[in-house]
Amino acid sequence: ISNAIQDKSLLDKTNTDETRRVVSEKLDTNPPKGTRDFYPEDMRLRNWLFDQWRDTARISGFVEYDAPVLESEALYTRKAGEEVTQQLYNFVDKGERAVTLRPEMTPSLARMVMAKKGALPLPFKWFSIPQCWRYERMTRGRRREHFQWNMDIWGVAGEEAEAELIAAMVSFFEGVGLTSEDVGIKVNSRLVIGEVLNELGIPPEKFAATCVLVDKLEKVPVDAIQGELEELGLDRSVVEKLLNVLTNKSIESLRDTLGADSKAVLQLEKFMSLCDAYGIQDWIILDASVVRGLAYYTGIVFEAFDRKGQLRAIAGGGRYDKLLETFGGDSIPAAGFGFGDAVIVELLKERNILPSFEESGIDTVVFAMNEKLFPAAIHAAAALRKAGQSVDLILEAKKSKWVFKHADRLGAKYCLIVGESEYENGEVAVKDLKLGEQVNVKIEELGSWATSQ
Ligand SMILES: CC(=O)Nc1cnc2ccccc2c1
Repeated sequence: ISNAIQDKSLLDKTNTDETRRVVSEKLDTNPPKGTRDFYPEDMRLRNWLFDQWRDTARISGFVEYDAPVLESEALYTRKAGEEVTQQLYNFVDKGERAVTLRPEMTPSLARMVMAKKGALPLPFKWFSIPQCWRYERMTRGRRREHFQWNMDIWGVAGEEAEAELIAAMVSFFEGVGLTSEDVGIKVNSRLVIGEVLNELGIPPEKFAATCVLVDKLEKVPVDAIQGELEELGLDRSVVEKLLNVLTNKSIESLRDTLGADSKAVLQLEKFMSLCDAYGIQDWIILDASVVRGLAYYTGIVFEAFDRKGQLRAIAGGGRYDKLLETFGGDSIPAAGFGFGDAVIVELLKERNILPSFEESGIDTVVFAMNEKLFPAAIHAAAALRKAGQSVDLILEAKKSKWVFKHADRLGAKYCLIVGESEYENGEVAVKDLKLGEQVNVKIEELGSWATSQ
């Protein structure tokens, strides 16, 4: 438009009410910045991943729920400086409501539980695969959306919940061909930080923001967030003491640091013994430096990582017993994890165990050698479809050369040809595209032929 207006000549030419018609500039066919299109092959990969997640959830006794991608901004106004709440994909809607695309699922789950005010039988194990959003300004080409498998157990106060969640995550990894040599799960408890801060006389209300800062410290040098530390009233000596405790990489060294009767140590010992019972101890690594970046975690926290250390965290989670209180409700013990759709695919590709999704899944391509035979092709396709086959019926007159190339592109197993002479004998020709053999099948026997494949 701007060019047209600058280029007066164009304006003169169209100086009629057409001026209001948008000068049709070339449409930008890219999806919105930071988002992805899923073409059929991409969609087959995504559906495969979601099926793995759903199968794992089902066998672990979790049931599926969902919530709107759009939520009130009020659900995420935590003041702990988390990245996920500072990058809200938020806006004011036409009803003047401050809303946002959800950056995570847990607050929606908490809202749904609160809405039922105790009418929900506890405990429950729920899962969902929501698309979550963020708005990064200087987006370094990073995505603004991802799908994140969420698994949560509400109503169980003991570490049995965290062990069950991690066992479910392990069975997903095993299901896609990953072993404890490929992936580890670092486990810690925020009670460690809690005990250190308490000993140093730091008030409990600074706990959440301190955890978020410590999580950032894992990624950036202290100086980068010196300001935020001072704002929180954490002087250098406190930070040094804290970081020193977080260097513990075993339950033994943590016990030496905090004492054998430390609640954090007892909690982690109980958790580790539960993991032994599941037989997943080879996957577990105790690492006191793991705090995770969400403000609402209160106890055990964990994150899955690739042992080669080439990728960002695969998944993360923990206990969040106080979340409902932050919404003004009565607290219910809860624990869960989030598992994004990006890093796991990178890892499976790198390990060369991501299945191929080139084939369309079409079983048979059906085509008529000429227009007169098309109704017969319709009947043949209908018989195969009734028997449950995935059938691509060629809808226009095509040369057989084109049809075989098309069938090959689809990765179809068979090509069914309705030809003049065979049809006179009440038969059709079926070509096995993998083996190359061709047989004639009686039209009325197509159903049983299909079910015998
Ligand atoms: C690797 C990746 O896609 N991460 C990602 C992408 N989009 C998000 C959107 C919201 C919250 C976290 C997100 C994380």
